Amino acid sequence: TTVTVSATASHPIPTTLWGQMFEDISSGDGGLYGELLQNRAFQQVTPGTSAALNAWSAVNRASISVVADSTPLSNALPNALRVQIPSGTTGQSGVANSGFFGIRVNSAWTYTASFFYRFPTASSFRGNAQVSLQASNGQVLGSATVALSGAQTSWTQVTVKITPTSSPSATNNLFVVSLDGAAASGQTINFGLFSLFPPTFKDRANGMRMDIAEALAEMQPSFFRFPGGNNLEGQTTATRWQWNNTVGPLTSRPGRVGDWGYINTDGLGLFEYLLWCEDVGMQPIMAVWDGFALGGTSVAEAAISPFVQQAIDQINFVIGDPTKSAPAALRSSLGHPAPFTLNHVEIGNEDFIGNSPSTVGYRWNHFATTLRSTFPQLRFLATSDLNSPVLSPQPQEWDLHVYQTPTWFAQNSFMYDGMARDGTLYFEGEYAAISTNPNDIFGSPADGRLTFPTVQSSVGEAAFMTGLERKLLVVLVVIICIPIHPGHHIGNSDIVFAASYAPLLNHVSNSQWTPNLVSFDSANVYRSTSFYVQKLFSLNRGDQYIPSTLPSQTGTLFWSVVSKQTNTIIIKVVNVATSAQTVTFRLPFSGIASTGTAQVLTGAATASNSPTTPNAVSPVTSSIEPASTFPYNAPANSLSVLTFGIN
Ligand SMILES: O=S(=O)(O)O[C@H]1C[C@H](O)[C@@H](O)[C@@H]1CO
Repeated sequence: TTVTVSATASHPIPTTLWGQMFEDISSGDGGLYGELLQNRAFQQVTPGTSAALNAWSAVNRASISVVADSTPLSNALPNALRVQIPSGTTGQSGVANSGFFGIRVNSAWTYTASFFYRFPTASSFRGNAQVSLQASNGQVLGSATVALSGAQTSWTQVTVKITPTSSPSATNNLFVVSLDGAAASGQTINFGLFSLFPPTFKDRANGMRMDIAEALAEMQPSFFRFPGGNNLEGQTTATRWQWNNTVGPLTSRPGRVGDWGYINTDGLGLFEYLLWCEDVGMQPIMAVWDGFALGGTSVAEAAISPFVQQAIDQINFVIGDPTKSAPAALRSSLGHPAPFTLNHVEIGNEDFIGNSPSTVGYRWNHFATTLRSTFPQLRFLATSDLNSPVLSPQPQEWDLHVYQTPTWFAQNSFMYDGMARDGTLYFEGEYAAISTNPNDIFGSPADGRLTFPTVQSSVGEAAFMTGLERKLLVVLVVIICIPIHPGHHIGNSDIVFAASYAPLLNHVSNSQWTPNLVSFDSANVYRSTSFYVQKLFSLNRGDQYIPSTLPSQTGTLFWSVVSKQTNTIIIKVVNVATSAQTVTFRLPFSGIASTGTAQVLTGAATASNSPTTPNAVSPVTSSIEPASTFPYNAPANSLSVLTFGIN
């Protein structure tokens, strides 16, 4: 194959092209969000049930149960853990939490532990509670003590620091709050809102788990779509994600039954998401709920305006003027008086599921009409099937999703070339090769579903991604007839302004969906082969697109050429075949450097990075010798990123 490369760039690469899609799908609580205790505040549980005690257990004959406290810690947190220390016990007695399928204990860290307590009946008890991290055999790995008083009948919070004395490799450790059984014999104490935090990314209070945060930041994403995805929607209107329930003190956050089969604490809330975006240098692509819940209910047209108002308030929390808007004033009071960066707001999620198409017409109309007139500087994304039904007002942007086979991705890198050029911009908001079985994409592993990305799935995605980069070319000629929308860099001359693999992240011990870009357990992070594809594209995105001979749509070799600060050329070459192929580039540039680098991701088609083989496949860097006629031998099943200087 010979590829003739143009001497001049055709236009800029959108700066937002590569980023991340996030929702809590075994990825927020117990994952990116730093809290190490599961069911820390007994949110959304039924007192007196065993489910209410999820992740909690009694230590040394204590009697424990979740109660609806007659004096609730707060309106949002009405439940308490009642602990009765039995009479006649010796040794430490109390409660233990097993974390999210384990707790990592690291002696290099200082943990911050806290809880609220009160004595429902005043007592003369005065004594210490021991707050500790323990191995499963009871060995104390780290501990601190805090004085409790039986005179404390109203809620009070105590906080301690714990620096473990060892770092066991085992993670089936416990967080324990206990009292001396003899001294506390017969005492009854109510506890609420426990918390155990390790050090966090950028040392943020209520922040992110460092190793996961660092892995995500390593991809240098330009945007972060949140809070979903399905988890935005709720199974019912009442359980939808509501911004105002996720901000302010943790005692003001009731949590909610999420859409992935477990309770969300909402400790990772709107303010934490926005600070996270700033800390990583991403702009939000923020969703607002649009009147459809996944259980199939739609808000009636006549009842929709309060939900539109809630979306207005959510957006004002992000960008409003604190002197004019209460939500903006709330943002300011939390420590961020300046508005956050926000350009794109998504209205709903997958408004093509079930019966949502039957009501998306009026729902979109009310949300888009009101939000566009309230926030003319923002662009709003539709999430229904493209122009089916036809929406009014016409969407400025669409979020399209595709889950398919590796072969589908390799054969559809021209998907956007066929899109109508009418000024509409596209966000490929969710894409991933998830199954090798075209007849059962969403099936089980026995039917071809991937548990982790494989070299084959990742290279198929890479082929598709060269199309997302390349597609720029076809739109250039029509760019002049597109109304230039104020405040948007339509000069990027791009109809795909953003793309993100989904899902981003999952706990391997509690998956709701596979494969995922990054997996983790309580002590490790696993970077998949698709993570490396995303990272290679994101870190080598260039700033100008350079046209070249188009690949064959159904071939097995794909490429894209970009330049960076005019003096560097980056060629991405994808070979989806199971044998090596040579592609010869005819390079018209002057002053081609005699050496350059190749970063190559390749391996056996079915190879994966996983807990058992965490580093099976990762990019290998070697040198290349570019020239005006430059043959490159692309390995089987590979993505190669070739970089060299020109002048
Ligand atoms: O069941 S699906 O609709 O396929 O779920 C998908 C689509 C949805 O937006 C996202 O939350 C989820 C996994 O990424």
